Amino acid sequence: MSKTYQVKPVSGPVEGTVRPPGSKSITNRALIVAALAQGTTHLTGVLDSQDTQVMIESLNRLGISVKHDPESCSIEVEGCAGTIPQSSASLWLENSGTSIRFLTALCASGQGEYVLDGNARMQQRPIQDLVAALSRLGVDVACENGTGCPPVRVKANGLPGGETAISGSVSSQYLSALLMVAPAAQSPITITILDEMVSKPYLDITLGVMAQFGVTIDRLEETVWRIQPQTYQRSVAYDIEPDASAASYFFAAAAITGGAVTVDGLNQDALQGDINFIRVLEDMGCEIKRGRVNITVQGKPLKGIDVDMNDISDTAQTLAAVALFAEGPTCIRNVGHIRHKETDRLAAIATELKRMGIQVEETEDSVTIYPGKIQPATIETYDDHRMAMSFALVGLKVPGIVIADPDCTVKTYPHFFDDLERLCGQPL
Ligand SMILES: O=C(O)C1=C[C@@H](OP(=O)(O)O)[C@@H](O)[C@H](O)C1
Ligand SMILES: C=C(OP(=O)(O)O)C(=O)O
Repeated sequence: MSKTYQVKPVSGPVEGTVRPPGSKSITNRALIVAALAQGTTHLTGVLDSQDTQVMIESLNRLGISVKHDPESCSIEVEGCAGTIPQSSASLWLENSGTSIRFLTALCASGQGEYVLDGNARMQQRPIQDLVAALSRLGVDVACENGTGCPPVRVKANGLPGGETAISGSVSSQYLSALLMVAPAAQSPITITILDEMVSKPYLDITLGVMAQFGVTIDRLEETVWRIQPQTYQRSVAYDIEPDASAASYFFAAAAITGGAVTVDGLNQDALQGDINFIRVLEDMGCEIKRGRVNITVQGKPLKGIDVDMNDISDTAQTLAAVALFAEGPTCIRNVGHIRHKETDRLAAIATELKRMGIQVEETEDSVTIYPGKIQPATIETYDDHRMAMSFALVGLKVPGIVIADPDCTVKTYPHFFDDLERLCGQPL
């Protein structure tokens, strides 16, 4: 694709059906857990994108056989029953938060020395709370530059059990990482959660995937969890549901254009919390049809809302785009943690909306958007796939919206613009 992408406005409401690729969060968890399991696991419906490719490449470097067939969206993993064959490895995780956090914990269960690193932005994304939690268990692990961010060096001698504590105020991925690897420890691990956890629904994904491989945890108290040493059992066939965060763009296309879009393969009982983006659209006025194996959003006149997006913050940018077409302001609140993602997403939302002539109020953990006349603009995407995918939606209604660096969608959705064009029935 060229260096920019000019979005072509649609001539009428967007109507159609789409099936987004597999969930990033479930694919990367299933890979970790299948690697720790005993026996061969066959995963289907997997996501093929940069975030899953760096995970696969890293597991192979650790000596775990992961065979990926992108054609059939399937992966076969030869589990190593809680061991890591390689005693040294350098892992490169680009800007995949799930990969570097989950693999740091996995490496802590090995025997040897491992270094995990990523691109310039990854070297600014915090991982110290996970490092601290592993250190409390006796693991020799540190952020090499003393910044609390990657690169991380792990000198592992098996994961000791014991008591630890973890903060979840920056990212839920630290606790997810610890939970998934805890069954491979030498004795039980008790984890105390120190504070209010952000992005809580992702923990349900973690527990759901662990349960699929036969492992459950004991919740001693709301904030004290215990995991017994045990071996995950292979999942002979595990089918991964489509990505609910990716689905938000298509639901939003219906909302913005007054159309009707069906997303196949997801329903209200999806494992991913981001499915609840449809509730936000419902509160704004859209009509939702909840099917057994699909969901349809029917666009209606939209009204602005005030909404706590902490649980579903990967859809905050999608809502920022939808908000422009609502009657009255929209406040997206309690999302301070999105400043630590692919870019500072609150700053990016505010800057790019202002570039289109929109009035915006930004605080430490919220953004309020006042709909107004939208000016043509070239939207900077800051190497953030979600800036590209969400702001492109504005161009479905407004002429002159250009997306800079559209290829940044490779992180989670390499074919996003093809799927959007197909849905809109035209090359945009
Ligand atoms: O565990 C996961 O799969 C994820 C958790 C969330 O991150 P935080 O917990 O850092 O908010 C989310 O933003 C990310 O895209 C995926
Ligand atoms: C924040 C995201 O990803 P990660 O933290 O896994 O890099 C995302 O996909 O929006």
